[in-house]
Amino acid sequence: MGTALITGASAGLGLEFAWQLAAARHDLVLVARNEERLNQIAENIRTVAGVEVEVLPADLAVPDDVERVADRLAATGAHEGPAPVGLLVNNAGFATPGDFTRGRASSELRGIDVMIRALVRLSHAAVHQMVPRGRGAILNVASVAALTAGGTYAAAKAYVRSFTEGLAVDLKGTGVTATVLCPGFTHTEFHERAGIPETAIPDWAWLDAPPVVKQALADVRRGVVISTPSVRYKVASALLRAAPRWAVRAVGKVR
Ligand SMILES: NC(=O)C1=CN([C@@H]2O[C@H](COP(=O)(O)OP(=O)(O)OC[C@H]3O[C@@H](n4cnc5c(N)ncnc54)[C@H](OP(=O)(O)O)[C@@H]3O)[C@@H](O)[C@H]2O)C=CC1
Ligand SMILES: CC(=O)[C@H](N)C(=O)O
Repeated sequence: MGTALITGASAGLGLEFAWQLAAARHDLVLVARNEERLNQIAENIRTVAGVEVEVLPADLAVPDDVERVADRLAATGAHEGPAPVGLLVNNAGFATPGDFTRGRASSELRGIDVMIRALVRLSHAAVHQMVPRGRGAILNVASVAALTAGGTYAAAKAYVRSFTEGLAVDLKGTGVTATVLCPGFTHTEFHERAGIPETAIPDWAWLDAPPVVKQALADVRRGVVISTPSVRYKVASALLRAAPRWAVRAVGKVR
């Protein structure tokens, strides 16, 4: 199978993508800031799955780091260079402050740097390598929050959802696909990292990473543009899309 590059691969959904793609015989390029964790994960996956795993430490809020990852995505395998990436999973992300009137500008802008700027730059690098080869896939991770009115995090996810739909249109007929993943609340390190108690979210609202990732990859294989794992979040998304915006604003943030 081809090579998959996963951002945010040191924890949560990204780590789950790494394991499931390795089990499907993909070689991997793992991107995140925590190099020690990435090296340990890479060693475990090489041992268990027997695939090639490259570690590419990068802070996607740092433009020079983003360019190093973009350079890896641009590789075509020519002249015995690195193997071309056949699947890009733009997954890295985190909660920005819950209240714009209180958050620091730097924290809000860092979220945009990672979840929008880096995602667009890496998507561009991948597309310009995949389209000439006539095959490949891009999976951008947004959220069900994209349909809500919940601050810069929800706005960033709304951008990712809309951007990826437009990318899917641009890619029609090229052999390359674009899918946006819109999960609901999922048990990862996300909330702990953000200082949000998981108890703040009702039990029924939680998903687990393995089935979310399994559904996402199945949808990528089928060329589905918007992937919303679980019936409950398909229903929630339909309700959010149908509801008048004043009602969505009244609901406010999803947590
Ligand atoms: N969990 C949930 O409820 C939901 C999550 N999502 C989205 O899923 C994606 C994955 O999040 P999830 O797995 O839950 O969260 P986790 O906190 O478990 O993992 C986040 C990953 O992103 C990486 N990351 C964070 N900041 C940076 C950065 N500046 N540069 C590079 N990598 C970075 C982290 O690695 P490191 O610290 O090593 O850099 C880590 O590997 C995110 O885009 C999130 O918005 C969407 C809907 C619901
Ligand atoms: C649903 C999300 O995207 C996120 N985990 C959140 O808590 O808002």
